[in-house]
Amino acid sequence: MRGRRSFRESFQNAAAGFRYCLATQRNMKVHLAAAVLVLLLSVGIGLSRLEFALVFFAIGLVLVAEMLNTAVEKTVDIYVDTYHPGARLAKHIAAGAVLVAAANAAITGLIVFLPHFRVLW
Ligand SMILES: Nc1ncnc2c1ncn2[C@@H]1O[C@H](COP(=O)(O)OP(=O)(O)OP(=O)(O)O)[C@@H](O)[C@H]1O
Repeated sequence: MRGRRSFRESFQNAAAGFRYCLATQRNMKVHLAAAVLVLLLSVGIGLSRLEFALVFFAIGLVLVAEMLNTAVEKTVDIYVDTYHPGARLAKHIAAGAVLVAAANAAITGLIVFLPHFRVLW
């Protein structure tokens, strides 16, 4: 019973973290809006299961990177309230992770979607 309650609490905490990122991070809203559009397009053009999985994975990676970036920013801000080159570097590295994930999503999107649109040209 206790184990079940703690799992529920863990899930609620995780959901609260997701909602916090969505409510406070402009980039998270942009990523999620783009994700919804891409998923609608994926359904619309009838991607295969494997293509859909690739798209879904790329989207998930971007959202996870954005959330970890936010966690790094929050953690740094707890310990550093003045200018510090290490704090700057930590935040830049975390933001770089989002950039890598977004570039991966863009390239995955090109690889998956281009062949479907080529028939229209
Ligand atoms: N304590 C600090 N010391 C030095 N530079 C800092 C510090 N805090 C923030 N910075 C610099 O300011 C930038 C923005 O930091 P901030 O915490 O406002 O993130 P943000 O604007 O929310 O980032 P993002 O656009 O990724 O959401 C960092 O990338 C870093 O260059």
